[in-house]
Amino acid sequence: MSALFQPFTLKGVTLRNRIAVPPMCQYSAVDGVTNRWHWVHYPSIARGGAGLVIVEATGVSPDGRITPGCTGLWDDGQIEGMARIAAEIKAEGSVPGIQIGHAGRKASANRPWEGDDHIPAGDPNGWETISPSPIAFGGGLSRTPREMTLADIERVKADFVSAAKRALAAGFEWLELHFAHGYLAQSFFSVHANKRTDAYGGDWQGRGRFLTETLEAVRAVWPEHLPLTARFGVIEFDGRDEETLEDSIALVKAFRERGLDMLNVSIGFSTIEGRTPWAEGFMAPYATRVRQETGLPVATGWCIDDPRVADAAVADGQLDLVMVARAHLADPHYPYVAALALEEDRPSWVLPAPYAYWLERYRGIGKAAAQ
Ligand SMILES: Cc1cc2c(cc1C)N(C[C@H](O)[C@H](O)[C@H](O)COP(=O)(O)O)c1[nH]c(=O)[nH]c(=O)c1N2
Ligand SMILES: NC(=O)C1=CN(Cc2ccccc2)CCC1
Repeated sequence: MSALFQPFTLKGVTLRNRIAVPPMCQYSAVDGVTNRWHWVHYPSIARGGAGLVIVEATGVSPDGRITPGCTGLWDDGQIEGMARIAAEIKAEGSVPGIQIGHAGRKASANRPWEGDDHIPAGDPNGWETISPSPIAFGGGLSRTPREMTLADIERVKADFVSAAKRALAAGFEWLELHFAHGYLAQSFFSVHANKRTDAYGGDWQGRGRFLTETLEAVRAVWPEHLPLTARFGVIEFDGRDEETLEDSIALVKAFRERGLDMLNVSIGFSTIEGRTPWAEGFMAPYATRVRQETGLPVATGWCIDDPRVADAAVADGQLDLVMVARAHLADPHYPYVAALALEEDRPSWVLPAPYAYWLERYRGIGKAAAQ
């Protein structure tokens, strides 16, 4: 059996394989409430065989959404729709995960295919954005956010805790804090976005304080036997990578001391000046370094579609889980395709019996007849 199809146990949860579907915004909710789009999307992907399916970035507050179409867990009324998703993912054999976050200065934006830019100030569809400092991201996200007060910081931390409780009530078994991609938590850690001179700014400890305090508060309400993870941008590709990596790894050690179970290693995306070196599996070496220096299990993704590349990353001890995102939009049965490519034993049975039987019994029968 290939490394990619080995089960993975973290705390009290076991994944059927090392393929994880990371969160992917669907921009299809209304007032943060899920609907038929999500109720078809998520079970369909889980049916494809991934070990873990993580539901998209879900706002801990209305102003924490990226767009008006993003999901939320700021209100008990949002639990029912999410509970349906968690139950359906589980029924299909995947572990149901969810990511919760606050979009910070990247919030109040149009959907990517509707501009991917800030909703104009004064437009009733948008809202005021907040961030550690009054510094705009730039480009299409050029609105200057309001600098957060200490009261704002306390409110948002409390919102993370409330959203975590709702995620648990909805039946999710894996929680990921969104600490990446230039959103609020990443902005606190970023020297580009955080110029505060109080306890939430300055050195890596100060810039990391919102993240460590939020993690600590969520850990207190998230059951010990269920994985509590974070997706965190450890590098910005802004010309000061080694300095950033050292600060990031120091902060990840602080996360570990506060009960983080695994790190989903990602990119900061907190400065428009960043130059991401796009390439197949380009983030895997950074994840391996985090794994080696912190002892935490790690996941990462970013352009890992080829099953052989994914398998090698796990087999070589670089990653514990491989995050495969867009490939699952192209083909929700990606794990079946990977099982074929890796010549797994009876690969069809990565899929449920109604599909697997026929794919196995009559595979290639048309071509065989042609020869
Ligand atoms: C449509 C869509 C939506 C999202 C994403 C991506 C895409 C394509 N990504 C990033 C995603 O999880 C993944 O890291 C990247 O797509 C890179 O992986 P692939 O190269 O696509 O496998 C993303 N990441 C995250 O942490 N939370 C999210 O909600 C989203 N939303
Ligand atoms: N909510 C998130 O964390 C998102 C991350 N994305 C990063 C990304 C950049 C480039 C290519 C794919 C994804 C885009 C969509 C939303």
